[in-house]
Amino acid sequence: MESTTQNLSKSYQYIPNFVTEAEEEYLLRKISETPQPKWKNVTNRRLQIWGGHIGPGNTLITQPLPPFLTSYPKLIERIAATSAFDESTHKTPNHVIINEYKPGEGIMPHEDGPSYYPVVATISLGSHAVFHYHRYLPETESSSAPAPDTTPGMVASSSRDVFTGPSSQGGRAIDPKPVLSLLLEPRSVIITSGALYKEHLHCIQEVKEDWIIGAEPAERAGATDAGPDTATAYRIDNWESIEDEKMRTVVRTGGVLERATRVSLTCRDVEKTRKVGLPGFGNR
Ligand SMILES: O=C(O)CCC(=O)C(=O)O
Ligand SMILES: [Fe+2]
Repeated sequence: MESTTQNLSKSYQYIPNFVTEAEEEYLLRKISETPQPKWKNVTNRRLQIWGGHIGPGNTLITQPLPPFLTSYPKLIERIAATSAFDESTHKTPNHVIINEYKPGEGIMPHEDGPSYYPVVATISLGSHAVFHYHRYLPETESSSAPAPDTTPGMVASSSRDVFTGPSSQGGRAIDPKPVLSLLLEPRSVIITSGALYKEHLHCIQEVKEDWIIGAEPAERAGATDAGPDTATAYRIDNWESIEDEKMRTVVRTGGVLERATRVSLTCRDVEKTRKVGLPGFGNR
């Protein structure tokens, strides 16, 4: 079934200022102080995984989340209080991936995969990003569309590939035009679920600046999709929810947002869990 931008708007909740400036500063410090071996370098970003590792059978071998996620600030509790995880197995996120992106870094289109209850809460710190959501092309359209590997960065990847780099194997063709583009302000959370989680891919483009087309109708008349050089400009679908004054002006009237280093906290509930040392027990 065709998803429209309008019905996809039910599949996300964008909350600006979910984290205070003092909390943001503290979190960025704690994350940067994390010992080197905890960091993993992957294609175009580095990451830390908290809550345990997902092993065979999509089962999480659980480890406690660190105090900077549970005690100060009480981020996990705050996310659970949004009700987004009310129907999930543990009613709260139990797994957090922290990604760090320098300007020009991003993440290729992917799905988050079957290990998780289909809700994800992503907190942004330090810089904005633009999240684009893409649909798969139906077989009939994809046969006449360019092959995925002729469209840079537009190859479907499985959840496993997210952590090991792009793969062209088993790729389905993706519509290069996003169905939804959301601006994520620093300190905001974006919670996605439903069709957006289950039927679409998401990505962050590998650019140093995001070109934005003004969302207000007067600004859109005569707007073109192409920015200078190879950059492409996008209209931001959550433009009415942007709080920062400068970003608010840009999303309303058009302009450029320069990326800085962004740290994201991707919080999810891994449905199957197991404690170390108790094989076959504690499947909750
Ligand atoms: O860093 C982000 O905001 C997105 C990360 C992501 O999509 C993932 O870890 O699956
Ligand atoms: Fe993801």
